Amino acid sequence: MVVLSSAYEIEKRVEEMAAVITQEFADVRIDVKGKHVLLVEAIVDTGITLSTLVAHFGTKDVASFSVCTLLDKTSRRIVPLQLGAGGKYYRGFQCPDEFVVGYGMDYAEQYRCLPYIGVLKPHIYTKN
Ligand SMILES: O=P(O)(O)OC[C@H]1O[C@H](OP(=O)(O)OP(=O)(O)O)[C@H](O)[C@@H]1O
Repeated sequence: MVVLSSAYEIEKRVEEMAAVITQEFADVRIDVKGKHVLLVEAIVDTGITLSTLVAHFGTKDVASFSVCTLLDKTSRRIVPLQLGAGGKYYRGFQCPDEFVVGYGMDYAEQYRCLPYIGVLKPHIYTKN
């Protein structure tokens, strides 16, 4: 979870995610043209990651782009969901505005393997 408190920070985060996703998918050789793509996510928070992925797959001529997320933290949304034609959104649970870890979600690469979803105590992520 990142804290973005200004339009500038949001813009930088969008640019950063676009670069990360372009890099992460650079070696993927699967041809998705004409395919129905389903992205499986742990959590949708600000929506920046998802919107960047929608833009990425939008350039690949996919038949549709859908998302299945375990958690959805709608109260933190900055970028609205726009999946495009045929895209479906499957959500497991609405998530309160807490720093959640476990089930694949981490804080500084810790807690990712917890077999449950926990709420991190604020003193863990505010300490410096
Ligand atoms: O809606 P957003 O604010 O963009 O956040 C959602 C992203 O955050 C989490 O990944 P994270 O960046 O924590 O990294 P990870 O993939 O290493 O868990 C999650 O898996 C999503 O990809």
